[in-house]
Amino acid sequence: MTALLQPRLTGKGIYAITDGPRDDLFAAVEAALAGGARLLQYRDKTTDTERRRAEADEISRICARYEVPFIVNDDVALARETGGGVHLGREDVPVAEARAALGPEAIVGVSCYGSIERARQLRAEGADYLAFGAMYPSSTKPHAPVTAHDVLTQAKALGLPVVAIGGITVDNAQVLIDAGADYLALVSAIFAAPDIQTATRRFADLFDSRPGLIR
Ligand SMILES: Cc1ncc(COP(=O)(O)OP(=O)(O)O)c(N)n1
Ligand SMILES: Cc1nc(C(=O)O)sc1CCOP(=O)(O)O
Repeated sequence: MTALLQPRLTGKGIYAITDGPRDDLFAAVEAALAGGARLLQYRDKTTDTERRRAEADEISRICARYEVPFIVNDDVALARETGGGVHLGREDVPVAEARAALGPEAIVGVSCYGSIERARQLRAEGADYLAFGAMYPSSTKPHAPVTAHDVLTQAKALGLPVVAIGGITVDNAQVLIDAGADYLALVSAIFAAPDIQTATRRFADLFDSRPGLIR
């Protein structure tokens, strides 16, 4: 088990999410972090336990160097082994079970799809952030139903960080920030880009460089 101190969930910005095996996985993660990603999720739906454990362990160390929270998709046991937080969807264990395994300091994030009711319920169960999507049709997850942007605005009232996911590009992202997204969760727009660091930086700049806007 990796005993690394996890940074807290603070601020706004880019939530980079990996998408399965690739030869240059660690370099890709490092590039996203160098480009300014503020959260990193290891998402690998394969069943290769040994490879997943080794990858998650190394990525958790890279994240620690950048002082960026490390999150594992779905797999609470792997999150525990690698000192990470976890992201839970409707097929995964309840928040309370993840919390019991990972402790009070761990980040436990949840998928709310397009449902404010689900968000309210999961907040009551102890979730640390609320993710909504798909905001646009997603090539990474083609069957994810598209949800209205105003769910982001409604979710602000729940008082937890709001994450937008699904089909986000640099051309359609600003409207999501304006609607209330604290984090933009990105897979293909950064990890399929020819220059991951530059692609991530372009998104990060959307949060950092709006002249005259007080946040
Ligand atoms: C930040 C974030 N939001 C949503 C998801 C999707 O989670 P889920 O619905 O559990 O689907 P899979 O990722 O398991 O296919 C996510 N992973 N991260
Ligand atoms: C993993 C995931 N979950 C979604 C949801 O709507 O819950 S959309 C999605 C894929 C996001 O990838 P991209 O940025 O390439 O569209």
